[in-house]
Parts: sequence; structure tokens; C-alpha cells
Amino acid sequence: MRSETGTAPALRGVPLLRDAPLGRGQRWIYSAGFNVTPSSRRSERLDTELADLGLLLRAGCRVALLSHQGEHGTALALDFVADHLRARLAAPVDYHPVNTGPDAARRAERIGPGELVVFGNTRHHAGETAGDPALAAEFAALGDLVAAGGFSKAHRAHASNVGIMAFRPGFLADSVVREVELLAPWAGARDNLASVAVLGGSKPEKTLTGLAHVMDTYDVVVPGGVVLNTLLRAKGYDVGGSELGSRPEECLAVARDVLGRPHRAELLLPDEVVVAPPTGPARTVRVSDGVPPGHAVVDLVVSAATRARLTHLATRGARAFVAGPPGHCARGFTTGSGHLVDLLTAPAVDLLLLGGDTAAELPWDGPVSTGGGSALHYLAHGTCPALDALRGSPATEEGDT
Ligand SMILES: Nc1ncnc2c1ncn2[C@@H]1O[C@H](COP(=O)(O)OP(=O)(O)O)[C@@H](O)[C@H]1O
Ligand SMILES: O=C(OP(=O)(O)O)[C@H](O)COP(=O)(O)O
Repeated sequence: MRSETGTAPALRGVPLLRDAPLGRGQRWIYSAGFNVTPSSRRSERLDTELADLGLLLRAGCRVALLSHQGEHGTALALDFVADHLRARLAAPVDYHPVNTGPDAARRAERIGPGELVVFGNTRHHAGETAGDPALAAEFAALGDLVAAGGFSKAHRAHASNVGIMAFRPGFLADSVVREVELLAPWAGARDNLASVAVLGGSKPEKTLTGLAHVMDTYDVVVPGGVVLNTLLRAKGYDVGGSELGSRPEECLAVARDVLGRPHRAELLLPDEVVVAPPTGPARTVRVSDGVPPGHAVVDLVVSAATRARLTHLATRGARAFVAGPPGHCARGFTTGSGHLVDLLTAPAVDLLLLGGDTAAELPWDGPVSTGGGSALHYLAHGTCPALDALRGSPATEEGDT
């Protein structure tokens, strides 16, 4: 059964797990986005899947769970995830580190009705991020039907969430439906409600997807993190040893493009930033003086002009999001981020935080999206590769199950 419910065009034609006829003994593969570490302060990325997993387990389904964490080469074992799920689900949960080949297939066959096995981290394979069809076929051998959770990886066309849909009928988990519904008020340009985007963090999507989009659709953009460093570089400032992310030249090209063309947004750049050497004391410098040799930008100083602008908007009413920590909070540089969140924490502002580190590092107990890059992708494009793959998964051709 395909869903025509909801208003989000991205969900039209997407089979939903809530509509799937579940039966005892069915073999399900659950694709999750458990990209957290054992020390993560927040567990939303795990807990968001509990209701869907519970639905499958209560129906007597046999569930093989696949998730990514970290990067190929340094990816962690997911035994800690299995421990968390065991404590939260009233069901037997096991961990099996091997996720491909005859050993994994045999373990999947032995999963009993109402039981869950967390298989090894999909990032142990280089082919996961490459969307390798051979790897996707191996993953598909772990079950007969796929439940697609893991909104945080919905912007990635990876083997475990997109490639696998070529081999098995896929159904969208409610966890992702909730994310799509959560994001609706932050989508698109609007004339009747001011909009503020704070972009930070270190991943290139914040610039390539986020900055490129909000400069044309939002009213006010406050850059931090690598987005700020890239913009300063694009304006010709010396940024010294500042972090420029994994795709610096592509990000620079986007920054130059948005600066060089007419755009809707007012870009609130700081006058001063905090800089620090890899080890040693931090200090505040004027942006126009450049970053001293051996130093990197680690935080922004919220200028009086930015404070006044955000205070004005917070009084009149606005929607706002923060995607990526504006400062290097992981190193303890939290002041700029704290000021921005404070300014946007007002009754008339709907503030949403996007992304794992953003939610974990910023002082905020309000609404969060589990996806950073995926939320920006969804806001920019109105869909994500993982949703597109579900519209074209085998269930489409073969009729409804
Ligand atoms: N100026 C900066 N230099 C280096 N790292 C930064 C800087 N600003 C923020 N960061 C770091 O970026 C990381 C998060 O980036 P990212 O993965 O893009 O965010 P999210 O997980 O919320 O999507 C955080 O650990 C944060 O401390
Ligand atoms: O943490 C994630 O994205 P996010 O940092 O943009 O929120 C996702 O799990 C995607 O991880 P990836 O960027 O390693 O593909």
C-alpha cells in the first residue's frame, strides 16, 4: 500500500512501514542512522527508531539491523548500540559483528520471531559510502523486506539505504516521516515570517547545500564554523590554519558564487573572531587583521550589529535553525554558539537545531532534527536520495505487498 497521506510531496508514492501488512516470522532489515559514539551526550538518533523497531518486534518479525557509525577505517563496533537497544526494547537484542557473507546470512536465518540482531557497522566496508551494488546485495541477503529509518543518512546514496532498495521492497519508517513533518515549517521562502539560518560545523554540506540554499530563501544568515572560514577566505581575508573541511575548493567556489550574485539573505559576518594555535591560549582578533600565523579561527564574537538584528527579529517573531555548531565547541569554544542560541531563544522564535554534534554541543533542550546534512538537503531539495530510492524500490514495479 502506498501512502497518499500527509502533505509533504516527498512522501507521495513512498511505501510506509505504518501501512505494511506485518506478519509473524517476516524477515526485515532495518536501516538505521546510529552515527553516535558511546560517550555521546544525546541518544535521539537511537531512540527515534524505538517505536518502529517495537512495531516490528511486537508483530513477531525477525529484525536484522544495519547502521553506519564514523568513517571507513575508523568506524567503531556497534556493540554499545545493541546494549542501548536491549535496555530500551522489551525484546531480545543481540550483536553480530559480521554483516556480509555466509556467516552473516546464517546468523540472520537464526533470528527468531520478535528478536533483533544489530549487525556490524556498515562503514567497515569502503563500498558502503560508494553505494557498491555488490555490497548492497550482500546486505539484502539479511532479510526479505527493508524498513528505512536513519534520517541522518537520507542525503547519502549509500549501499545500506539506497543501493539495497534495488534488491528488496522498502518501507519508510515513521521516524523519517516525523522528521519530514518536523522540518516543514522551516522549508522555503516566506514573506510573512522572518527566517534566520545559523550555519556552522565542519562538514562541507553546510556550505555546499546549506549556504547555497538559505542565501536565496532566508532573510538572515549567520555563518560560523567552516562556513565562516570559507566565506572569509572567499572575501580575501587570511584565515591562517583555520579548518576548511574535506572539500575546501568546492566550498570556496560556492562561497564566491553567493557573495558575487544578488541574494535574498542579509549575511551577518562577525567583525571579530577568536583564534587559537593547536595548543596554547586563544585570543580575539579583528577579521580585517587576518588570522595570525599558526592560529585557526575557533569561535566567532557576536557583534553588536548581529545582536541588535537578532534581538529585533526575536521580538517580532521568526523561524530559525542552527545547523552545525558555530564555534569549535568540541575544543571548548562555546561562547559564540551560546550567545546565538540565547538570542534566538525567545517565545516568538521557532528554533530548531539540526544535526548530531549541533544537538550534542549546544545548550538547547528544544526541538532537534537528528539529521544535519540530511535536513539541509531536504530543505534545499524537498526530498532526499533515500526517499527517492523508496519510490523506485522493487515494491513499485511488483505492486503492493
Ligand atoms: N571553527 C571551527 N573549526 C573547527 N571545527 C569546528 C569549528 N566550528 C565548529 N567546529 C566543529 O564542527 C563539528 C561538527 O560539525 P558537523 O558534523 O558539520 O555538525 P553536525 O554533526 O551538527 O551536523 C563540531 O565538533 C564542532 O566543534
Ligand atoms: O552524522 C551525520 O550527519 P550530520 O553530521 O550532517 O548530522 C550522518 O550520520 C551522516 O554521516 P556522514 O557524514 O559520515 O555520512
